[in-house]
Amino acid sequence: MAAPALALRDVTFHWPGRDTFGLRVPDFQLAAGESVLLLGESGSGKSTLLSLICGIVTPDAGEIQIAETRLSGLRAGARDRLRAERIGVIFQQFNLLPYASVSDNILLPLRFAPERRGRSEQGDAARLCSALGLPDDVLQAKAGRLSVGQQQRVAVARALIGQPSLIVADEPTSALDAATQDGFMGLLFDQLAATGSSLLMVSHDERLGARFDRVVRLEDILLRESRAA
Ligand SMILES: Nc1ncnc2c1ncn2[C@@H]1O[C@H](COP(=O)(O)OP(=O)(O)OP(=O)(O)O)[C@@H](O)[C@H]1O
Repeated sequence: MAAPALALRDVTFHWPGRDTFGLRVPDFQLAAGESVLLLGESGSGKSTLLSLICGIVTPDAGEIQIAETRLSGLRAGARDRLRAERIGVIFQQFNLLPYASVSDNILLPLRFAPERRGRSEQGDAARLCSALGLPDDVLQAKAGRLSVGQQQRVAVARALIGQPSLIVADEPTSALDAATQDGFMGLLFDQLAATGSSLLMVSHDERLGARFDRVVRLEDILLRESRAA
């Protein structure tokens, strides 16, 4: 059987110096090709969990596995390379380089990921932009000059380029109205169907749930710990 795209086992984490908030995830898995919407209130720890999954912060204990690779066995540099190779991240604020072109923004993760670069072909950035409904001449435009909705699509193209096995998205629709949100989700799922990538999206918006294979409430996978002094 294929390894899950993502697995967390007995993971615990506290922000250093902050004893009042901590997470414990006994067991959570995302199957290869599966899409999961993780719902949670503001401040419940969604972004913290994504930072753990992406290897940006390390757990106090427990194991996080991306496909067959365990993060705990890796040094910081190797974790960064694994993230670049295997995970396409769509940040809440998109995190585009505003003075760089759309093309450079989309191709950026490939610089740090030779395998992912090897899977992408000349013209993929243009194909993704077109599939995501961006104008034909967008590639040379400065990312900071685009509308919020367009920047969001560029952020999705950057996450999808080179077909990483796991896409992690942090409330990417929070700045959109309902109609634009629906169009955006349709485009994202069309692209996922084409690449076979798994998707873990966190949000507080239950209306997004219909498109996903599974909707999970954060409180159902996570035991929140409070170590108030
Ligand atoms: N870098 C950090 N250093 C210390 N504490 C942090 C840090 N980032 C988040 N926290 C704390 O962790 C807790 C959970 O925050 P987190 O951002 O993970 O929640 P969230 O569910 O993503 O919230 P939102 O929906 O508002 O984005 C909060 O109490 C927050 O103050």
